[in-house]
Amino acid sequence: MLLVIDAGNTNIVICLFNDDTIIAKWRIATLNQYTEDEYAGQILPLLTLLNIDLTQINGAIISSVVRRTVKPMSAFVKKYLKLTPLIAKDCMHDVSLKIEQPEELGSDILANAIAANDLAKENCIFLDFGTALVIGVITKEKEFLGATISPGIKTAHSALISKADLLGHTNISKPKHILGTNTATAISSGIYTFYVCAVNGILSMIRREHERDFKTVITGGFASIIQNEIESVDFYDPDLTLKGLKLLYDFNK
Ligand SMILES: Nc1ncnc2c1ncn2[C@@H]1O[C@H](COP(=O)(O)OP(=O)(O)O)[C@@H](O)[C@H]1O
Ligand SMILES: CC(C)(COP(=O)(O)O)[C@@H](O)C(=O)NCCC(=O)O
Ligand SMILES: [K+]
Repeated sequence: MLLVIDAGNTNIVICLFNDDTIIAKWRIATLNQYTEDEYAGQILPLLTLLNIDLTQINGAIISSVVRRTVKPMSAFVKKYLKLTPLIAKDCMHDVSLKIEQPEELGSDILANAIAANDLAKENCIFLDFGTALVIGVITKEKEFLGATISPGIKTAHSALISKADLLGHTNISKPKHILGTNTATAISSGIYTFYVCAVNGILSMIRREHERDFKTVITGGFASIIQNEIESVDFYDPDLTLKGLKLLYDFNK
C-alpha cells in the first residue's frame, strides 16, 4: 500500500492507495508546528481504526505547500512506518514546465496537472478550489503552460468579514435570488456569484487567448458547491491531487 500525504494551507489530506484504488482518506487541519510524534498521535489512530497493518505500507509520498510541515511529516513516516518518503517537490516528472521559475511551482499544482492530463487525455484546464483558487493549463503533450492563483472562496469571505465591522459569518451556497434581502444572504450571494462569474470568465479568457478547446477538470474542498454553475465541467474528481501524487510516485519508484 502507498501512503500519500497532501498538505494544503487549510487541510492535510492523508490517504492510502491499494494499487490504484484509494481505500482510506482522512483530513486533518493544517495547524501549528507539529512534531513527528504529534503527527503520529493524529495519524496512527486513524490507521488503527481501519485495522491497517502498518507493515503493509511499503511506500510514501509527501506533497506540501506549507513549508513547516515537510520535515516533521517526513520524520513521522521514517520513524513510525520505517520508510523514506518521496518528497513531491524533489521528484522527477515528464511534464514540460513552460514557466519562468519551475522551482516555485507548488507540488499540489504539479500533481493536479499530471492527474488532469491522465484523466482528460486532451488539452486540459484544471481548477482547484482550496485556500487558493488555482486554475492551470496542461496540454495533451504534457506542457504546463501556467496558472492563475486567486483567493479561494473561504479566503475571500474571511478577508471581507475581517475588514467590515458589520458583517459576520455566513454559509456560502447557491443563492435562491441574486439580490440578498439581508446581510447574510447578500454576502452569500455576493461571494458565490462573484466566483461563478470569475471562474466562467477566466475559462473563456484562457480559451480565447489560446485559441483552442480544453477539457475541464475540477477539484478541491469547495468544488462541490460550485461545480454545477461552471460552464462545461468534464470531470469532477475530489481526489485529483492524490491521484497525481500516486502517478508521480510511480514515475519515481
Ligand atoms: N470533503 C469535504 N466536504 C466539504 N467541504 C470540504 C471538504 N474538504 C474540504 N472542505 C472545505 O474546503 C476547504 C478547503 O479545501 P481544501 O481543498 O482542502 O484546501 P487546501 O488544499 O488549501 O488545504 C476547507 O475549509 C473545508 O471547509
Ligand atoms: C497556490 C497555492 C497557495 C495553493 O495552495 P492550496 O490552496 O492548495 O492550499 C500553492 O500551490 C502554492 O503555495 N504554490 C506556490 C506558488 C506557485 O505554485 O506558483
Ligand atoms: K490543495
